[in-house]
Amino acid sequence: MDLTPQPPLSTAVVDTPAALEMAGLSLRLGGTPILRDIDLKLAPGRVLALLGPSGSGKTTLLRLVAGLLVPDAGTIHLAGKLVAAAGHALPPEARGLGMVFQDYALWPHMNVAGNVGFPLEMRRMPAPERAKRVARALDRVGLAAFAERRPSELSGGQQQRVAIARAIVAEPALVLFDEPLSNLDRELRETMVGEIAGLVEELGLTALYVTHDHSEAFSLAHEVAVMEAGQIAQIAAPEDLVADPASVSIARFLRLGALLPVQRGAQGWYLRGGAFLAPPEAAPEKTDTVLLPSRALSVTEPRAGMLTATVTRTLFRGDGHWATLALDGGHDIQLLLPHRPAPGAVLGLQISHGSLRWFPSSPSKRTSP
Ligand SMILES: Nc1ncnc2c1ncn2[C@@H]1O[C@H](COP(=O)(O)OP(=O)(O)OP(=O)(O)O)[C@@H](O)[C@H]1O
Repeated sequence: MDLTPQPPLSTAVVDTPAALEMAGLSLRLGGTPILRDIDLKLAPGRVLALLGPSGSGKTTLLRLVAGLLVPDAGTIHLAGKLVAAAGHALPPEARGLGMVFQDYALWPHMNVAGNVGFPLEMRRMPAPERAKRVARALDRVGLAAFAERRPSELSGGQQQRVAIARAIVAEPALVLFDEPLSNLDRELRETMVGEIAGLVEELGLTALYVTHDHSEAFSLAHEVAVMEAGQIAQIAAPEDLVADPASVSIARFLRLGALLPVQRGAQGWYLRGGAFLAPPEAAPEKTDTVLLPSRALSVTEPRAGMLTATVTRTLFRGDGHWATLALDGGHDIQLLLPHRPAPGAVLGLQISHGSLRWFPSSPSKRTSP
């Protein structure tokens, strides 16, 4: 593919003041469709996470926004300015974006001020103005006292703040984060998510944040776009995604609970070959799968006609006992319990019907009762 910078496109202003807007964006690479018909809008001051399994197209979409790839169809506007259309694209340096990469990508031989000032040096900004801007950016991320240090003399969290200072030093309208935490161990990642979330909020950044980790996306973003096979499967606020996943595959990817086959019977809806779940009006006729989130279940003494489960395994996790339970009909679910249940014990499960989510057989979109 030809990635050489194209001549600038028109600077037509569109009606909406979105920081980023994509419409009908599609891309093929090596003859294979990679992204299909992406529509997306991001308002100033908001953070949107692109979340999806490996290979779903998140990084490719980010590269289109950055100007490193050129779309085959569709458009990208940044702050109302057309920056890419079929076969044409403004080069990255003309887009006014900030970027934070995996592993921070700091230059070890430069001190902190040199790293942060580098994008301004590339723009040939005179040294006195550059020094002023670098000082301001370092001050904003709380590293004013560290300007002379080398990256190797900083903690992981401080290095990340240097990377963010570098991304914001030119005061971009949009900052792109490309899986900045994916190579860190779990504990450090959890600390860093909090750091980034705090900084993004304090600095009032508008950001597009790529990750395959749903807890990272939920902690950082106002909205999450779930990507599946080159398309956006659902865009919603984190709370709404968890409460109302649009499909079985999204519920599975987000690990929202047990997905179990159901069938209609005499009194309403039953687990296939098993217990009663809900009255007939709980779900439409063509439903064949239910999402049973753990928040929908409470453990009680087993009674006749109730959903019951047998404890097969427990693991102590510090905050409780993570129990694997075999439901009637042979399906497994996992629940966090405050007390350790005896292996083989039979528990009654009370269901809060309002927390169940129902899905039709095909297509796999969620149905409303
Ligand atoms: N230059 C290329 N030529 C052909 N196919 C490519 C090229 N770059 C990426 N792909 C394919 O495009 C698809 C999307 O890749 P992309 O890196 O955007 O996914 P991702 O969601 O970011 O995955 P990950 O989380 O693993 O980084 C993958 O199937 C990948 O193999």
